[in-house]
Amino acid sequence: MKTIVQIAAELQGYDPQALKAADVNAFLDRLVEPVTATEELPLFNALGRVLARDVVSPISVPPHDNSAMDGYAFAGAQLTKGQPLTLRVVGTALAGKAWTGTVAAGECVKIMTGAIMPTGLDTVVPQEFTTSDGGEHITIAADVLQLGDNRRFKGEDLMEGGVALARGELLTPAALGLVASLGLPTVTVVRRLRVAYFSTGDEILSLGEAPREGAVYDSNRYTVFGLLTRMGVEVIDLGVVRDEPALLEAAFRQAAQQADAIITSGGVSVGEADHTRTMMKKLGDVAFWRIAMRPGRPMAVGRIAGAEFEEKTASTAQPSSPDSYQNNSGAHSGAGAVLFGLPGNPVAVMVTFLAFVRPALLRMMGSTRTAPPLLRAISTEAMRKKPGRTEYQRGLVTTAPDGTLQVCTTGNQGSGVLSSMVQANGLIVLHHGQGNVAVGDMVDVMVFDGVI
Ligand SMILES: Nc1nc2c(c(=O)[nH]1)N[C@H]1C(S)=C(S)[C@@H](COP(=O)(O)OP(=O)(O)OC[C@H]3O[C@@H](n4cnc5c(N)ncnc54)[C@H](O)[C@@H]3O)O[C@H]1N2
Ligand code: MOO
Repeated sequence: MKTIVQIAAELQGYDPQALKAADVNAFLDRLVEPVTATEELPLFNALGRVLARDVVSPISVPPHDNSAMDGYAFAGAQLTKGQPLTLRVVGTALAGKAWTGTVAAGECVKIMTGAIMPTGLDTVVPQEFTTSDGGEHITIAADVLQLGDNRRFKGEDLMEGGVALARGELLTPAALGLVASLGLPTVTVVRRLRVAYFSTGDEILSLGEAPREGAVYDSNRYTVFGLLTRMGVEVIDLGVVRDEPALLEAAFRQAAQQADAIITSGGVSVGEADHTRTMMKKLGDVAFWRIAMRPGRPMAVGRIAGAEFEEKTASTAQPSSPDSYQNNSGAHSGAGAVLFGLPGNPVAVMVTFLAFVRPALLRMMGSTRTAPPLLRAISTEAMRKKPGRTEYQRGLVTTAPDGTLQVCTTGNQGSGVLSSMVQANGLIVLHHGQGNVAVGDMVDVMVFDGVI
């Protein structure tokens, strides 16, 4: 486990007061480590989990050469260019009931999709390409197929003894199906990551509290809850924590005992009344950054200690606000937790989560696919952009009638404006060195449809 100072020394040109967005990912890659504990789960319970071990195929899939069509199997060498071919039907091969006889030249076997290819035959003509004489013979029209057509090979999906799915792969619906196709009822996955989160600030109201002047309702806990839940992590909601040292200390300690990672929002800038920064410093090894980006400039990152504290279980944890709830299963190792101290502004929370926290949590979850893919789309509007910082604009990606991807922004880009985030399906990423964007320029978009 490396300290903040050690990681900083490894990164060329590391400047906590003017960090580039790309350097944040490089830093977090060094800070976080994959969880090592594993569990074996039945397939129906494993959706969205990360494989802890390679899945080695105990069988070949498909187990035999078989037909991809309902039709007639024959030896394809008999096909002649420009000529129809007439064959005598000598039997039928059904899926699950093979034809075991021999097939001579000039003969074929009626075959169903999935049925084992009779010995010596290599080609299947779909039924609709043939005519029947009403008796034993069928005729294949000229030039409708080639030798080898419509035959599926043994093991063309998976070969016995081969790695069907590598450790670190996410168990998607397709992956569940693949494991099931091998006849395996269970998989070994990395245990679920536990992430605790709370909002800070005296002006933050919990839902259920009466509105008061200067105060705003806590939205960050709800976006963070949603973002985490979509990732399949176990969430530990610690509510809204007022800006008082004793309350902050209790929240951080509880979080570090129970969770692998802690996400806070607010209190990481230079405001006067902020005890949050002080408490992060007191309880952990934490870096405070100003990132050259917009939104999401201030951020705190590090580790909050937990080892010296007694382990607690869920039953002793107290919800700290009227609408908070607990959801965890058993105690954490107590070795402390990675801290992501996000800025308070609601859109800055989402942007820093998507750009930095999500890839880092995926890495902790054991996933080997952590970087969000960027798509290229044509900008339908001009955007002002200063080189020297990364900007994330809320964008709506659509497919133009000619099939190209295009993107426009979704309105007010203020870092507290959630309505434009709701209308967006991605973040337009204007990179560090990039300048103004003209109508028709290509831009990168981090699409989050289906992700959040
Ligand atoms: N002198 C400077 N001032 C500020 C800087 C700076 O670099 N120098 N950075 C600005 C930026 S950028 C941001 S972002 C904010 C971040 O400040 P904090 O992380 O300390 O956050 P707060 O001041 O507590 O809150 C900022 C803003 O967000 C609202 N907020 C906070 N928590 C929630 C919540 N749970 N739900 C909804 N809204 C929330 C809060 O009311 C404030 O409006 O600092 C700038 N200032
Ligand atoms: O982090 Mo701030 O959101 O750039 O306003």
